[in-house]
Amino acid sequence: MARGHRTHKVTVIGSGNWGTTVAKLVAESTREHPDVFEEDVQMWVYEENVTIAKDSPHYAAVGDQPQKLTSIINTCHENAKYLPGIKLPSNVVANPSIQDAVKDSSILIFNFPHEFIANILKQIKGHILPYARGISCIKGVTVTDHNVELICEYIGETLGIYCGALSGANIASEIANEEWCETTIAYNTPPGDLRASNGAAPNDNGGEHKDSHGQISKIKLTPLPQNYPPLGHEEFYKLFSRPYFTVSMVSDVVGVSLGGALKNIVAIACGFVEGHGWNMTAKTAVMRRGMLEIIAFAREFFPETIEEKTLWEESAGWGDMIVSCTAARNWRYSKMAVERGVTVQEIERTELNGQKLQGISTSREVSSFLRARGAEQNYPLFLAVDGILDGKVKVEDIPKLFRK
Ligand SMILES: NC(=O)C1=CN([C@@H]2O[C@H](COP(=O)(O)OP(=O)(O)OC[C@H]3O[C@@H](n4cnc5c(N)ncnc54)[C@H](O)[C@@H]3O)[C@@H](O)[C@H]2O)C=CC1
Ligand SMILES: O=C(CO)COP(=O)(O)O
Repeated sequence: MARGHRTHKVTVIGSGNWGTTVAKLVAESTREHPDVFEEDVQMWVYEENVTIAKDSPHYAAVGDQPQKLTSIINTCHENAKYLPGIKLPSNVVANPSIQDAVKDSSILIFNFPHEFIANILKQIKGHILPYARGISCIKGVTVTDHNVELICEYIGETLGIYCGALSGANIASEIANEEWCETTIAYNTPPGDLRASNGAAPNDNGGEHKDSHGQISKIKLTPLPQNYPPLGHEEFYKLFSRPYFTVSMVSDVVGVSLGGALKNIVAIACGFVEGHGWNMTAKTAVMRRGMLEIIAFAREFFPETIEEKTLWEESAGWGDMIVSCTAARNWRYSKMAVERGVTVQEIERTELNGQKLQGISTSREVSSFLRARGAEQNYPLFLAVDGILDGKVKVEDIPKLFRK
């Protein structure tokens, strides 16, 4: 296959638990595919001062004074705050300047808690390559009272680029330890991006593509220049797949994005019922009801595009639901909140060392959207989670919601 003389530079925007894990795995891949990718992977870090733990192997080198997190990552090759104990490849380069981190990168991987998205996009708009392409690993949706938008599309529309979505049954710490799991990447390759390999005209447009409502997207894509390798499923597979990380490439951005975002509300509900003292049968009922509400939501608000089979067959659907309701943070810490008789928000502040529970804000945003649209009746579980977070509904009242 003909190759251009440039290679794709990759930037991971975000450096939390999952952001750092994804930086690790893509940096392993860029080393293996120097014909497609630049070896060094930039990782934008929201800078903060971190004091290294006394039992850390880096304590002797770093000392007991607080140090910049970027400096710890670049000297110790470990994200001591968000992914302690995991050695990062030396080609992960932590960068506190977001504009510098995204400069000249043709692949942008968005990986941070969704509540920071507007501010982050504002900072990088105008500083990226016009032909950059994105993958969002963020689990959440962007809503106003009148509209619900997939995060990857919000990114694409704000920056004027195409952005796909990665989501699956993925617990960062397990993947960072190279325990096997699967994920799903939804990417609708802009047609022009594959032409680089077959010699089509360099000034061909980037290709029309449809948005998640089935309409021709308003984004006028800048074509990927001819001197880059093409960028489609094959290349993203190369970038993300590892022996311990099995990637399935699909085109259904709606199913992948909604599955990842909405299961966090269900995971919180599972934590609530388990914290209340109920066991697997109650949790299974919540998971099943939750999946029905996810499907109803997709059918109601994305009727033209949802491919329900993604939710049944892909890691981004039922797979993510199961792991999230049995092993992930939203489940674990909402269970802890009920057991301790405090709010989940309080637990997030005191127990998570800066990590975020996406289910809290997703529940808030989705419930407010459903109310504004007068669409509450099909989503009793989603609304109950919001009511419990607000202290207006009791966990033990959940079964009543489903009585005929
Ligand atoms: N951790 C996991 O196992 C998985 C997480 N995800 C998703 O990945 C996304 C990112 O999650 P994590 O990396 O786990 O994040 P996290 O919860 O570990 O991290 C918090 C991050 O937010 C940053 N931050 C704090 N204040 C900020 C501000 N004002 N502006 C910008 N950044 C700020 C922190 O520096 C830190 O990097 C989320 O949408 C999550 O649902 C998806 C799969 C697995
Ligand atoms: O998305 C995840 C599992 O697939 C991680 O979920 P938590 O953010 O609840 O840890």
